[in-house]
Amino acid sequence: MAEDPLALVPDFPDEDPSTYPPIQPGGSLILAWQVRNKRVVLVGGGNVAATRLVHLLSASASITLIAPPSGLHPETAYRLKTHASQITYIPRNFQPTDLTTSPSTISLVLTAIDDPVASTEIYTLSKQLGLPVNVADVPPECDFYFGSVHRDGPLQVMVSTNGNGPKLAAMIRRRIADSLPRDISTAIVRVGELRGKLRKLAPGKEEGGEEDGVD
Ligand SMILES: C[C@@]1(CC(=O)O)c2cc3[nH]c(cc4nc(cc5[nH]c(cc(n2)[C@H]1CCC(=O)O)[C@@](C)(CC(=O)O)[C@@H]5CCC(=O)O)C(CC(=O)O)=C4CCC(=O)O)c(CCC(=O)O)c3CC(=O)O
Ligand SMILES: NC(=O)C1=CN([C@@H]2O[C@H](COP(=O)(O)OP(=O)(O)OC[C@H]3O[C@@H](n4cnc5c(N)ncnc54)[C@H](O)[C@@H]3O)[C@@H](O)[C@H]2O)C=CC1
Repeated sequence: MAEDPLALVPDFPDEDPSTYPPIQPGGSLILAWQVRNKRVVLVGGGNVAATRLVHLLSASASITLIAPPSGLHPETAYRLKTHASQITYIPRNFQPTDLTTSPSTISLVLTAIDDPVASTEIYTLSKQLGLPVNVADVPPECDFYFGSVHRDGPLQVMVSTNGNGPKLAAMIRRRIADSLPRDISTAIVRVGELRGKLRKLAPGKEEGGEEDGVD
């Protein structure tokens, strides 16, 4: 029989586990997902799609937006025109070939449509193709949730209530934003510039200390 791998894990008698962060299961893995120049398929052109576009354009994604012209929200229509180089517009309802033709080029699928049957079809197809998907309105058909985001230059703060209260998330986000110093983004930009300079001056030596230098 194979040896129990836990038997190989060393003991650390001098360590105090009560100093480690407690685990609260049931949360989300909150990440800063890099979608720059990656293809994101957004189905729907209404109000919710307009909010998704703000996030995707802010993250410099390459977007394919699929929605009939008749259903476009004014903000979505505006973004299509102002960001034509970043958004490929397909002016019709979703078709399975939108995903099946070249799934390996797609990073994410988002739906924001008022048709639950079509939503489920897109969800099922995305899962068959191994693509991460968010179906607005249907938490069980989401590999990831959106959160309420405060953006100020390089700073992004996201609040999630893990499906419990999206409006509450927006309220908490506003409170956090109000509590931040007004010039915080300038400070962050300067720290970024300093780190860049330090990297050039002492390549490979920055770990564990440059913020002390900034202090
Ligand atoms: C699970 C999740 C999945 C996801 O969308 O990724 C989800 C699900 C659902 N939302 C619903 C409704 C509304 N959502 C909003 C607003 C936001 N919703 C957002 C996220 C999320 N919404 C994810 C969980 C995030 C979390 O828990 O923290 C925000 C934070 C981010 C964003 O979407 O960009 C954004 C605020 C951004 C901001 O303002 O800062 C409003 C208010 C409005 O539009 O003004 C309403 C209408 C009023 C109301 O119902 O409260 C319904 C019921 C639909 C119905 O049946 O009517 C469901 C489905 C359900 O709960 O079952
Ligand atoms: N954050 C969230 O999760 C929230 C979700 N919602 C839900 O999200 C959904 C969308 O909301 P809104 O944008 O306000 O709706 P909307 O009615 O303004 O827009 C729906 C859009 O989907 C398009 N559409 C419908 N069927 C389509 C298909 N088969 N292929 C391509 N496009 C199609 C329409 O043409 C339109 O552009 C609704 O179900 C709503 O209840 C609403 C608020 C917040």
